[in-house]
Amino acid sequence: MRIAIAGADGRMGRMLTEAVIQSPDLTLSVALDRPGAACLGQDAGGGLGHTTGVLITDDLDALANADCLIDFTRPEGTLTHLQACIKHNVKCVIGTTGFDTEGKQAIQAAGQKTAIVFASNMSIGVNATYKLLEMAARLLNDGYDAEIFEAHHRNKVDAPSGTAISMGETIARTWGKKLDDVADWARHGHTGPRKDGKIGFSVLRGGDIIGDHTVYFCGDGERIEISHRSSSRATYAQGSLRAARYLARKEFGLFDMQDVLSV
Ligand SMILES: NC(=O)C1=CN([C@@H]2O[C@H](COP(=O)(O)OP(=O)(O)OC[C@H]3O[C@@H](n4cnc5c(N)ncnc54)[C@H](OP(=O)(O)O)[C@@H]3O)[C@@H](O)[C@H]2O)C=CC1
Ligand SMILES: O=C(O)C1=N[C@H](C(=O)O)C[C@H](O)C1
Repeated sequence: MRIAIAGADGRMGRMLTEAVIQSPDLTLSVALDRPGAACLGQDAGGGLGHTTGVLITDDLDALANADCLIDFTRPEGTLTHLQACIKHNVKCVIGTTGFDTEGKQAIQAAGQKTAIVFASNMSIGVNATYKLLEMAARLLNDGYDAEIFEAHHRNKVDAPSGTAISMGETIARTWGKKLDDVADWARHGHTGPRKDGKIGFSVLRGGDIIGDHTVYFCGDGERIEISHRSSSRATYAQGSLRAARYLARKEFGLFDMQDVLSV
């Protein structure tokens, strides 16, 4: 399978490049980055000590040489890349987070023209955690306050993380609610007492934290904590490759990692 990587010089782009190089069933055929980026024209494996012969480009028509694009960039970049995927009949794994409602609708629509896996977290552990949260939310649906805390590195630009939002959606869905109707996105000043049924979010940004998420269910006299901590971005890269292989069997449709992992 010929793999294209967008944001090739980013934190995830480099991790994905290394993972593709180490995968005998996959070939790196295209490496994209932002127009004007300093890395354009450099070998995609250069920063990793490899020579791949694939030069980083901003020419989206290079996608004609790929079967599947793996995109970890920014929402505006991903949405532009997605149109190029449709033009060249290329499948797409989207790991980018921070989309607004319109962006999510554009991805939904694109799923009718190509096959897409879109997930805010590609790691198996986080996707297993969603299942634990479903069970906890079913059991702790009365008298327990759900709070979601996430911590990430100083360079992350969106908040709360896509994973924290997905965790909130999982709990809200289990409670028969829409997250937007029950989310308390931030608190400051005289907030008054906590309202029943709300899902609160809090965010830390600092240092090189790869990604920590804890969901608290706080009751009277006890609290339950469900935590996931990432210690390597390799888990996101391996999950993304698994998603790309899953798409090899699909023509159209919008899927997530729960589909890929059949959980
Ligand atoms: N789903 C998952 O499992 C995971 C998701 N993520 C998400 O992936 C995204 C990228 O994360 P990370 O690798 O840490 O970020 P980085 O900033 O390290 O990398 C992003 C790359 O995309 C490039 N880029 C930025 N804007 C555009 C654009 N408009 N068009 C094309 N390329 C662009 C950047 O170029 P430049 O630096 O020149 O701006 C950079 O090379 C984030 O949304 C993050 O939340 C991250 C990890 C796991
Ligand atoms: O930006 C990151 O680093 C991460 N982003 C994703 C998110 O927003 O949930 C996934 C992971 O937490 C790392």
